[in-house]
Amino acid sequence: MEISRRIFSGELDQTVPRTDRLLIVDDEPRIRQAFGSLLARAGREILTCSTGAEAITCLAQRNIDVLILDLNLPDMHGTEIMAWMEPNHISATVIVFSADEAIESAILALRRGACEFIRKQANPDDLIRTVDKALSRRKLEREHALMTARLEQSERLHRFLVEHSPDIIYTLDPNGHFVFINNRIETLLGYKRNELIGKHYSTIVHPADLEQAGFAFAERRVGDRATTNHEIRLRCRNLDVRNFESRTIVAILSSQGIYRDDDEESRRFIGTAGVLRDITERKRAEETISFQAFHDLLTGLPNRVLFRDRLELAINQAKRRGERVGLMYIDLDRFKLVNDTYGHLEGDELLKGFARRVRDCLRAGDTMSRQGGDEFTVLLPDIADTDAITTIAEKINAALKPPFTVGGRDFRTTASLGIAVYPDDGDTPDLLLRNADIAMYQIKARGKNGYLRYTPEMSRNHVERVDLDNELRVALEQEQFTLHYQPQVDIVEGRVTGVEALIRWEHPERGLLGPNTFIPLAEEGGLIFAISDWVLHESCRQLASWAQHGIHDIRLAINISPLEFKRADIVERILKPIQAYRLPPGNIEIEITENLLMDDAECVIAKVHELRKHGIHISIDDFGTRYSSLNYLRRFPINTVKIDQSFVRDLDSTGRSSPVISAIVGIARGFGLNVLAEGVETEYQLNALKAHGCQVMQGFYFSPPVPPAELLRYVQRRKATVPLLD
Ligand SMILES: Nc1nc2c(ncn2[C@@H]2O[C@H](COP(=O)(O)O[C@H]3[C@@H](O)[C@H](n4cnc5c(=O)[nH]c(N)nc54)O[C@@H]3COP(=O)(O)O)[C@@H](O)[C@H]2O)c(=O)[nH]1
Repeated sequence: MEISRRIFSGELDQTVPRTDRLLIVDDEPRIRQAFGSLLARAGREILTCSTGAEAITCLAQRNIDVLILDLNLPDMHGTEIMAWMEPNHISATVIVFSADEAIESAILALRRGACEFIRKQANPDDLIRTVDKALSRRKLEREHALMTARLEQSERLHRFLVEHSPDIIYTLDPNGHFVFINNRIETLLGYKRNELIGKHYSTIVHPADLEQAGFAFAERRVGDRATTNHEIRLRCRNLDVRNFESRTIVAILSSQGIYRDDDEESRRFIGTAGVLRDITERKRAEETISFQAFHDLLTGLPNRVLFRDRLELAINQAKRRGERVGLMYIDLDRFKLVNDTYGHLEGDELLKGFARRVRDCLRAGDTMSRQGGDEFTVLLPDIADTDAITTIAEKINAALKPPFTVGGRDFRTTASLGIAVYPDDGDTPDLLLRNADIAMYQIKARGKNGYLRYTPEMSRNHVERVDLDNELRVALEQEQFTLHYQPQVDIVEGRVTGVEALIRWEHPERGLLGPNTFIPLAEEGGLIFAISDWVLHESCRQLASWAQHGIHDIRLAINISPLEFKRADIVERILKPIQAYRLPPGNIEIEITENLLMDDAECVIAKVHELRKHGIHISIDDFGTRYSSLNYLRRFPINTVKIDQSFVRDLDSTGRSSPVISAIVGIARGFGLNVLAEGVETEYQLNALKAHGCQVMQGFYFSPPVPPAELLRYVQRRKATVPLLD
């Protein structure tokens, strides 16, 4: 610290004008006064003493330049003062001014260190000249000492700067061997500097950069003509093959030639001086920034910018070589559900796992990218034929079969893949991406989980779907939805025991639209949640209004999409309108599909129990069409199973006896559940169902779904009629 303080303080640069100080030591007051006046000048201070003791005190305390000394003092001999001066480091120039004529005295004085011996009898000018000479010699000595000190300081400063430089600073001889190298080599590359002195510069250069280093290290030009900033890689000392890359330092090198003298003609090249700056961190930061600009940070996959670039390249190459390029647009089915149910961290985990599995299905030259959200694209350059691309699509679907672990639980998911091929389905990146996307939407619309190759017909459908999606949003805002109600009739009692609320869309141009034309799209676009809230609210309002007309004993069945049933807030959302209209919860029946129970039973089971705890009924729609498993009937507190229309229709062809219906009724009885047959259109079906032991029915035979006022009339008419028995 002290060294660096002194180096940087610039103490020696401060040259303060100095006063020359003279001391006249003589016991005669006359001499002191006369010569004091004679020697006085501007910039001089004249001090006087009469005794040796006084002189010693003054010399010790004041910085005297010239001492004019009488030898015969009252208390001591002048030579004693001189003898005292040397060990006490008093450097004043001594001029002996004595009346003593003896040559011995002069010799003794000069031996003791006096620079002149002047007799008092001599011309006073002699003393004046001698003093002037002594002072100018001292001045010269002082200046020389200052110059030397400054040079030393400058040398120390430069050494300090070189040794403490964050860069490697070196010089090479004309053959490229290190002559000087600063300490930084040790901390940066691990070499002791002595082991490199005399070694060729190639010792520290990455083998792959030797050629480039040759230009940089062997630079002979100077000043502006010397090239600077070569980027090269340097090798660390403890290099082994395995961690070669990680032990490589990237440096910027600037160097120039050194010449013995400046004369252009006789210049003799004596070596090179250069600086190596470690830019490893900067390079790493640059690499990170460039990686981030072209990659998706979550999955590490190329992003849409890089993907587009590669797609463009692949198309251009395929154009030249007459090849085909495959493109897949992949969307993770049910991803929104994971995000809504488990949270975003779990959603991220699923995306990462999904990306890993798909990537593992691809070859080295293929590119998978994340376009955003749960959408991915795959580029398959140079595919032999379209079969090759469908093989990969099947491979991807198969790879997704084992469950993913999401939030510590197993989660099964599938993907929808849209395929487009260059040049058949488009010859530009935009067109191919758009068409693969359209194909992906088509597979989604068909129930997800699978792949489809693009066809021009899909584009027409797609435009219609986009229009419909926009119109749906408007429909919700402008309340274009309405509910129709279909009665559920107890054929023994002959009365309406329930109604099913079925949504309709009063489309301003296309007329009354059934749910199958818009519910799947609403599910896909997320609008289903708002639509369901409207259905729940409106149907409960209607039930409350019928109660005011004296109809208290019918149960309202409401369809809930499987998608939204898995949302965390579904129970609250169902309860809200029931409580708002003060309806008995037992008068509400929520219809869920059999599929839902199978799909994610653990997640749904708690909600079904909660609804049941509040007294709400649960029925299973389309019972028997999917995986009728007795096991889930045991775990779910279900009230009613609805026999699917397809089994009822089959009664016409199979005759009055249907083994499926018998089985369903048997199962329901075994579990103490109600049975309702839907899609009853004929009396024949009614009687056949009755023969199977089915008592409650719904279908066009009784009434199609109708507006509320008509339903009210139907219920009142049924009340007045006899039981429906053959
Ligand atoms: N999430 C919601 N889904 C809803 C809602 N409203 C309806 N839906 C779902 O749409 C499906 C089709 O409904 P819809 O076109 O209204 O068809 C219903 C009846 O009209 C039809 N039906 C009734 N009886 C007969 C018959 O004798 N023959 C025949 N060919 N069709 C008949 O069946 C549909 C009712 O079926 P189900 O729901 O299984 O009882 C509908 O299945 C709902 O899933 C809604 O608000 N939200």
